[in-house]
Amino acid sequence: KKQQQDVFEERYLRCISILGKGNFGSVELCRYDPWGDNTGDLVAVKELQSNKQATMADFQREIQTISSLHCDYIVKYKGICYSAGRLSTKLVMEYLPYGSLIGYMEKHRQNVCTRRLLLFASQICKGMEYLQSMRYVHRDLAARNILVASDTLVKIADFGLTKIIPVDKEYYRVTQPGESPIFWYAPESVSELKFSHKSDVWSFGIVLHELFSYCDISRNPKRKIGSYVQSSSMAIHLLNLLKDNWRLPMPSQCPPKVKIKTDFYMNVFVWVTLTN
Ligand SMILES: CC(C)(Nc1nc(-c2c[nH]c3ncc(Cl)cc23)ncc1F)C(=O)NCC(F)(F)F
Repeated sequence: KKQQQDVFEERYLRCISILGKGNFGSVELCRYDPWGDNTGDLVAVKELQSNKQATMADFQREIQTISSLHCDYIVKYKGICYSAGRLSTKLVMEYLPYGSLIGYMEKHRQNVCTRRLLLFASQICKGMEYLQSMRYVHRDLAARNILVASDTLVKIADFGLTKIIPVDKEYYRVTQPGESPIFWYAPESVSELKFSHKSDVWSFGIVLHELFSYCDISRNPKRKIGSYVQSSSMAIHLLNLLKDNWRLPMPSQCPPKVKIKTDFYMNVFVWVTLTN
């Protein structure tokens, strides 16, 4: 049953702007203003884009997932809005004013020091540790899906692809390849569409690379690995690179004391280090 405060009435939801397009929906910045005097809260409202391949069932699962997560490093669920007219449900979340990590880095790159990068990395780590404790696999951990709440707080968002690992299994195998780029995928996810807590750790390693490249688009994994290979054979190309032990080069601005290893065991080491 939905607790009362979970339900937002559409007539009080005032759209202000479009924030962006996620895995299969669009997200708007709205003000929930029941008093009609602009004193209401700003909220981020996600709506299923009906034309996309994802179904209402996927969206319901995303709502189920995010409403079950209570962690300082995960974007907060606020409730749902049944939009009578369009027979669709909208997901209402807290609005983080600083936007996505990519945009934040582009704007504030000059005054983000190593300490702050490590603070952000440790917060993402703690959010992922919490997610793992709930047996969730995010499956799309990337800087584009990290939001900035303040100059000293980031949160994991976009649970559109998140799955629960069944109790008797170590991993989740998806049936058809998703839309998210494979450059954040672990080898077993690229070759067998297998996702697990370990594949999330691999993606975390890629996020560390993005963080210490200040999310610099020119050093973006996609640009690094596959800018010259057409997308159809991209997976094979990437797999061969990884099999030959190729890894993303250490970002040039990365200080030597924060040597990032993108091979799996170092990821776990970094994961463990940052979380203790
Ligand atoms: C699709 C959407 C809107 N994209 C963006 N959100 C926000 C954005 C800015 N502030 C926000 N506060 C809450 C939420 Cl859910 C999103 C935003 N800003 C820029 C975006 F491209 C999004 O959800 N991206 C995944 C996320 F980044 F959130 F992980």
